[in-house]
Amino acid sequence: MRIGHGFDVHQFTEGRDLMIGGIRVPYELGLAGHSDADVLLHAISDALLGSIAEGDIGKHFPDTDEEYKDADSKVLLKEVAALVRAKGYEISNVDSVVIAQKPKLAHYIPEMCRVIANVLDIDVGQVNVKATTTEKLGFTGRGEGIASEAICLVEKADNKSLL
Ligand SMILES: Nc1ccn([C@@H]2O[C@H](COP(=O)(O)O)[C@@H](O)[C@H]2O)c(=O)n1
Ligand SMILES: C[C@@]1(CO)OP(=O)(O)OP(=O)(O)OC[C@H]1O
Repeated sequence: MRIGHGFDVHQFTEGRDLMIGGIRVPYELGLAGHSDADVLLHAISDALLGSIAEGDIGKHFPDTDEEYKDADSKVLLKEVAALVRAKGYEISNVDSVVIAQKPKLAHYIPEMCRVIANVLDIDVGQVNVKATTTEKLGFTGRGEGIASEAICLVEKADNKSLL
């Protein structure tokens, strides 16, 4: 069994959809980035890559590559899950938190979990997403951007039956 951790931050910007957890969250601002800037999917991607010692999403999907301009982060996450499986691991569970003063995310979290589980091809019960403010402290608290952290466990596919 191996563990992985991911962390990501994106700054708010005008004129973009706010994509979090693979869904569009209605809000007056979006997040800036080379891709669709889905801060939660990036943190989960980094956690999974960390669990198999494969660096981070910047290594696999460079922000200097036009191929990833406005990329759908669900596609990137799917590629990461395929890499985990190619290395002989199955995803046991993913836990995560989105750190945002606004917008309120609780209503959207069940759909985010469904989308993430679908992209990773695991059961929705293996995915958890949480949200927190920072009580108006720091860059998230001032509404300058959104941060996200994720953690995951993966296990060797051929060990699964022993657990
Ligand atoms: N962007 C957010 C932040 C938080 N929530 C929900 O509110 C609860 C309380 O947040 P605190 O920061 O005061 O602990 C939290 O547990 C989330 O359920 C949210 O929906 N969207
Ligand atoms: C995902 C990538 C790839 O387009 O671009 P961004 O959307 O800027 O996101 P970041 O979290 O900086 O991660 C790495 C990038 O390579």
